[in-house]
Amino acid sequence: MSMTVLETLRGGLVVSCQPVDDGPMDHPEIVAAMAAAAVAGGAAGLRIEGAENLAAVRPRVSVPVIGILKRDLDDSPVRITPFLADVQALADAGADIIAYDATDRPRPESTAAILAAIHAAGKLAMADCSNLEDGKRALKEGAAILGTTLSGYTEQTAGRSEGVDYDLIRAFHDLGAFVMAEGRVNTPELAGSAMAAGADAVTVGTALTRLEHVTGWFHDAVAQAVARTVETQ
Ligand SMILES: CC(=O)N[C@H](C=O)[C@@H](O)[C@H](O)[C@H](O)COP(=O)(O)O
Repeated sequence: MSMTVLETLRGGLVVSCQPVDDGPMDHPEIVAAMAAAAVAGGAAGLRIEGAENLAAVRPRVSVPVIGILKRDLDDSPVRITPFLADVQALADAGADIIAYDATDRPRPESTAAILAAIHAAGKLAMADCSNLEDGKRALKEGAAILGTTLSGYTEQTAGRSEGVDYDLIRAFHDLGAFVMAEGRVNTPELAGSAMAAGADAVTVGTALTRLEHVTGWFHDAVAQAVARTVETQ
């Protein structure tokens, strides 16, 4: 079963359907429509945040779904699936894989406990990592997938907040892990380069499902072109 899920994802695109929080697209039925559209476009898998969104997506698609639950905690920087109850909620809502923050930062539950809960629920674990040490630890603890998800998003890796972290993709590949390239894969070319660097699959979120951000990119390009035209006049 677990092999089947990984083999289904291998060589494929995963679409993360996470609309901007509290924005006009942030409704389970819209997330489910995004998910179905992503599958129609060729997505081999989906990444969905929140049990309610996951429950809306699950009956619409048959591809593997990576579930996460994001929280803003007062006493920890960890956001992705920090609690054992989160794991259970995602499992109940139909996740095939559960992703969790695999960084070594203060947290309410240890990564080992989160992994044990994921496995007890009969699901595969995806470690959202920020660096090589996170990945090594996660593999030892039994994670099935190493993601570059958090590179550039921790204090320690803040210097890597631009572009795709190809070095981390290569390093994870060299560990012999199933590698998910994730984070700032904003164009088809970057997705191809991530695969060439050794990823087994690529997750794209913002560039496909955060309309406000993508609109902002085009808006800024247009505004800059206008400013240049004015300058040369
Ligand atoms: C750092 C963090 O919390 N990342 C989140 C994890 O689920 C999402 O906000 C990202 O959209 C996702 O990882 C996909 O990446 P991108 O949107 O760059 O394609």
